[in-house]
Amino acid sequence: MYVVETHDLIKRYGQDIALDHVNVNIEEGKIIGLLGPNGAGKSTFINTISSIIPYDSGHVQLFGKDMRKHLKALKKYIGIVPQELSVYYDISAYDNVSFFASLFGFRGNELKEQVKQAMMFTNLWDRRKDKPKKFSGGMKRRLNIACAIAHRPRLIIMDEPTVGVDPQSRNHILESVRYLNQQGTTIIYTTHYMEEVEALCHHVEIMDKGKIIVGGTLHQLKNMISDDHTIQIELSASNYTLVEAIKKIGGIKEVTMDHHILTIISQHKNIEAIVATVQASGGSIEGIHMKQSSLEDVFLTLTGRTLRD
Ligand SMILES: Nc1ncnc2c1ncn2[C@@H]1O[C@H](COP(=O)(O)OP(=O)(O)OP(=O)(O)O)[C@@H](O)[C@H]1O
Repeated sequence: MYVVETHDLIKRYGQDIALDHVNVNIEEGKIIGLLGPNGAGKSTFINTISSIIPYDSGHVQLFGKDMRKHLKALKKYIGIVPQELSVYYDISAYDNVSFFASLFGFRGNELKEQVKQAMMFTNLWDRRKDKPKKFSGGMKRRLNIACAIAHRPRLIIMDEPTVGVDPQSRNHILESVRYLNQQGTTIIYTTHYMEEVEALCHHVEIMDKGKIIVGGTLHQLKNMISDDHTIQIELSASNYTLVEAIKKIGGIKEVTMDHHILTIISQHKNIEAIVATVQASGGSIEGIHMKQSSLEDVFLTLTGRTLRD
């Protein structure tokens, strides 16, 4: 079953198109990574499918039902961990989680039990009486997650949950995502950290400029460019004329220069020709690195830009 299906979803902000005919099918039980650079439309997509913002045209089906027609019934199936922290700073962490779970109709012992489980799960039970204003960034993020999962949704949507958190909280969040998924929960996880997607996700959709540019399993996406070689050359200084010179070598697909690092995606292992071109331009090589294709390379091949542009 698909937990989310969109058909030609369009969202505009004034003249600007933030979602441009987005067609996505998300299977139940998977962790789906939504990857893209800043401004790609990731937040707009997840805010749209969770009815936080309206869309202009197209269709959204959740759990096989039209979202607009069945919104009230569908809301309890979904937990949203927004990018902006959405907790109340002047009430205890416990009362925060309890408040959000009560919105879904839980009361009495059932409510208490679910709040406890969500707080144990996010490692906040010992700090339940404290107010979030005393919490670190990572603890606030974990509280945000506890508030989103206490009603035990079947689909959890997380919008860049590891931005600005310490490594310990980050690992805890990634482990929590895996655990929730093992319990059968579908997770949509947006990020612009491809390492997180590679570590977590069964399926990836890559967005750019409001469009889904490619989707598939990690394996499928990497296979798209698996015949290509990625060569990174560290130079003593940036040299942008070199980018154009290397593009003229046969079989070269992409060349970018980021600080002193030249990244080349090539159909052949033509390292000799590349080195000769660098040397002819007077460039001084400090290191050469050949690497396996990554999601970053998939993005680069398809768009000519890096994910961090
Ligand atoms: N409320 C708004 N009003 C006008 N334009 C908006 C609004 N929200 C987003 N946009 C624009 O829509 C586009 C998509 O933005 P969105 O926040 O969905 O991207 P994103 O992929 O989530 O980016 P980030 O990784 O920075 O969070 C961007 O061009 C952005 O400037």
